Amino acid sequence: MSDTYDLVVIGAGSGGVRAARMAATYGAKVAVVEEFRVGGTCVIRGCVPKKLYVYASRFNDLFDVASSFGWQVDASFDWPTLVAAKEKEITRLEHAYTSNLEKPGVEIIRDRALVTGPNTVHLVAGNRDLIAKYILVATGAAPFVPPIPGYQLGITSNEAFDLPALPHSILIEGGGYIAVEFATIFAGLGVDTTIIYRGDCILRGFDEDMRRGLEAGLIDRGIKLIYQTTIKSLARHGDDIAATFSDGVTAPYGAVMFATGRNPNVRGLGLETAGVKLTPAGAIAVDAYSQTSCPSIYAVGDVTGRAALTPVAIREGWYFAETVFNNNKIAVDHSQIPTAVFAEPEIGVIGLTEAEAATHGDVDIYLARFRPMMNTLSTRTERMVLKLITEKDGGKVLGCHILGPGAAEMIQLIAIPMGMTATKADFDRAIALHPSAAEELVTFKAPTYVYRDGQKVGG
Ligand SMILES: Cc1cc2nc3c(=O)[nH]c(=O)nc-3n(C[C@H](O)[C@H](O)[C@H](O)COP(=O)(O)OP(=O)(O)OC[C@H]3O[C@@H](n4cnc5c(N)ncnc54)[C@H](O)[C@@H]3O)c2cc1C
Ligand SMILES: NC(=O)c1ccc[n+]([C@@H]2O[C@H](COP(=O)([O-])OP(=O)(O)OC[C@H]3O[C@@H](n4cnc5c(N)ncnc54)[C@H](O)[C@@H]3O)[C@@H](O)[C@H]2O)c1
Repeated sequence: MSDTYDLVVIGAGSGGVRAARMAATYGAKVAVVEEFRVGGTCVIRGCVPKKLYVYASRFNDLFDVASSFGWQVDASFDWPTLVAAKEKEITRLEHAYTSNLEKPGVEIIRDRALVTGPNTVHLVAGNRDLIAKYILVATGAAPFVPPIPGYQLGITSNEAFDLPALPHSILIEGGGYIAVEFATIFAGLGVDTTIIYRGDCILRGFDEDMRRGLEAGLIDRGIKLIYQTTIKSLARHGDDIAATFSDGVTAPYGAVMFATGRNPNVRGLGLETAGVKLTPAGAIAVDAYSQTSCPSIYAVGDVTGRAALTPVAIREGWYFAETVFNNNKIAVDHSQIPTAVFAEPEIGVIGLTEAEAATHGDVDIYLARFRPMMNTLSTRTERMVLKLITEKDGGKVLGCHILGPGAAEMIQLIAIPMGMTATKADFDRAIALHPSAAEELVTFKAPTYVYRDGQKVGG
């Protein structure tokens, strides 16, 4: 086969696969180069195995309330069974992604790729060059680990899925998505779990009611939270790892996990040979059409540092193919992205937080807190939280924040009316579905409190 292509994609993850497939569908000759496994982070060691493990961990909560419904459950958990079942499922998905690429004629090259010029890509193991009219960099991101003494003793989300055995205890550093999701997973599976975070509350940037609500939920599930502290060093301590904190305390843990963010995969990629510029944060700088400072090179997904979410990478890959190979110049709208934190309790959000909305003029806040019906027969006191933020007097819906069972599924559907600039009156027109948690969103009568001229009134 000739080594000249219309498009060479580097990285067969969420963004790269969609772009390659769409470009090939539009008649382009396409190769995708992947150094690890087809499917990328989301399929192999991100969203998919994470959600499967979240499901596994949630049985604990179900067992907790089971007796209130008359069930007696004598349960035990086997980690190797879960790991093997996960591996089977992601291998199935990997094959599905591979055949979805092959069907429209995309050539899959298993190798590490380097950019060597505006139209050339070098294959490291194969030691040959590909010539491409266009190059798409879709190399994703990799875990950042603070370079502290003994950091090699820690793991990241990459290793967490395939630990040979569950540790008796785990210390997780970070306060973002990965830290709280994995804390939920490990705690739910019976591991003594501690989060250590340098800030004063998990999930910086999320709405305060979501942050505090999840914080309470984590504590309720026995997760310990150490705030305003970092890990200074790690050392071996028998079979355990001793972590020394910034306050001087040292404690042993069965495992230590860094969930301290992810860096775009740009290092050693040869981008400078083609004059591709980076942002100050080290991501590839792109315009609204994902074009870099080198006109023949585009970039999508996590490597561009826009929103590190699979559906966003997929949309960027798709619109790149539309723009370059289907004569349909189209830019992704990043302004209203629904997102979920698959912790326990779960969070789903879209649009402005209350703090952001309060600086945007006069807004009304509708807030409901109640015990999820599933818990009402038990002694569990945990509250579900639903918050709707609208322009004043029944105007446009600006934000929706949900904490509790089904939050992610609800927010996906709320994204539809919000994308159509729905108002509170539009929500009110919907007939409630009873009994459900979501019915709260269409039955709010008066605002719980409002902001006028930036000041909170009532509540
Ligand atoms: C633990 C975890 C959980 C997550 N959960 C969610 C979630 O629930 N929902 C959600 O929306 N997002 C989630 N994400 C984020 C999501 O996985 C990413 O946003 C998404 O995978 C980004 O896609 P991408 O195409 O940019 O990169 P990736 O999917 O990372 O793909 C990049 C690919 O490029 C390959 N590659 C890199 N360099 C080279 C090279 N030089 N040569 C050849 N190949 C190369 C890599 O091996 C990789 O396969 C999660 C991430 C993690 C880590
Ligand atoms: N459910 C989902 O959709 C989902 C799940 C997982 C990941 N993701 C995506 O992946 C991205 C990366 O996730 P993440 O949790 O790794 O990153 P994050 O940016 O959400 O959180 C990183 C955390 O590490 C802390 N931190 C950073 N540097 C540190 C240091 N030197 N010392 C101590 N703490 C430090 C930060 O304060 C922050 O709390 C997310 O932003 C998200 O876009 C999404």
